[in-house]
Amino acid sequence: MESIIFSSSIKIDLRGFLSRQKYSRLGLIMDSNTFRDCYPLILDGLPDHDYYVFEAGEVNKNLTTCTKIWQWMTDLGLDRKALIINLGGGVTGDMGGFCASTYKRGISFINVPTTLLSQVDASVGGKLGIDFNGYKNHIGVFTEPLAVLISEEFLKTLPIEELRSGYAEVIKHGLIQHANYYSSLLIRGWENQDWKSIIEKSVSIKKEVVSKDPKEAGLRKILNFGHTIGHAFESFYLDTDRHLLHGEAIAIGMITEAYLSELKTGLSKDDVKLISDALIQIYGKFDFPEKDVKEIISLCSQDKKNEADRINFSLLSAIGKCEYNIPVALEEIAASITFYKSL
Ligand SMILES: NC(=O)c1ccc[n+]([C@@H]2O[C@H](COP(=O)([O-])OP(=O)(O)OC[C@H]3O[C@@H](n4cnc5c(N)ncnc54)[C@H](O)[C@@H]3O)[C@@H](O)[C@H]2O)c1
Ligand SMILES: O=C(O)C(=O)C[C@@H](O)[C@H](O)[C@H](O)COP(=O)(O)O
Ligand SMILES: [Zn+2]
Repeated sequence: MESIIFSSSIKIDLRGFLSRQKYSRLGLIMDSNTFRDCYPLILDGLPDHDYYVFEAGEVNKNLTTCTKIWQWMTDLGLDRKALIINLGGGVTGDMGGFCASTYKRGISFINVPTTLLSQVDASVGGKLGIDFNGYKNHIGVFTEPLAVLISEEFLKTLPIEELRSGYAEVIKHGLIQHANYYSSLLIRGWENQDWKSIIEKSVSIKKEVVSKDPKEAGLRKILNFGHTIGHAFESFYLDTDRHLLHGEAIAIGMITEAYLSELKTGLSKDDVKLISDALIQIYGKFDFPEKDVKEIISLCSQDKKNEADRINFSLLSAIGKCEYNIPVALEEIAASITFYKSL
């Protein structure tokens, strides 16, 4: 697996890491916000490098941006010994890593995640890719970065709603694997967390799961709890004025999939209520018209966990325990969305 470095001084640790690497040229990929807020934190003492900046946002995690990144790599004449640094959130890591790992059949890259979401989840485990024709992460590969350097320093400029979005993946880690972690999160309240220990704990949960099943043949599917319906909401509203951040969509996914967990894997009614109350308290209730529901449900048919015409979910049997490959019918998905609307 990739090496993960928890840094208390990103400038020093990144410089130290790079001094131990052999590469022909160094290229940075950033979005417009991380160029403004994060690049200055590492610039001083960074060896000679080129950079590419794309417009921030999930709407740009697509083939058009990849084409521009590949063109930039080509124009620079990057060879196969070049090294890429992805400086940004999950969008930069997923897309920058995908471009690096496909350019000339793959050049090395490291991730320097700058959002809570990418520090606790997206930068670890080698899932890379882009959205395609309205489907989330539809085109991609599994390739691990050379290393991930995680520093809390970046969180100072992160907007609060982005911090809250990342927190949804933290809650997911507790719900699928660690009941005690989940309860400890509830006790402190989301804004009062000790982010350093949260990041370390969540990374250790994700790393442990991924190390047992790097390419999602089975167990890794538990990391997808909340994502079958969550991704459908995220995709459906992507380019609209109702657009949801990834974690906000996953919060909706975790509520609807907690409902399905009662139906399919025996999660208690009390736990469904505990989970949905907690998530609504943090994320509020997302309002959407009934007429959208059919199309949202149909997006689940392209989920990567599906087999033939079976829509497979990862569902909880208890808080801290998750099962995978649970087929769910379209009417049951509809009922889970009705449940969400009734809250
Ligand atoms: N590969 C994986 O395992 C995995 C896991 C979870 C999520 N994801 C993907 O990650 C993406 C979501 O990641 P995200 O929430 O980090 O989104 P993001 O990369 O779009 O970052 C969120 C926003 O914060 C800005 N930003 C980033 N760091 C900042 C900083 N330090 N200061 C100020 N602004 C900053 C960005 O410019 C952007 O506007 C989704 O595409 C999701 O599908 C991938
Ligand atoms: O690492 C994983 O595995 C995950 O499922 C983590 C998710 O939080 C993440 O959003 C991932 O990108 C979803 O993957 P996908 O295969 O459903 O696109
Ligand atoms: Zn996710």
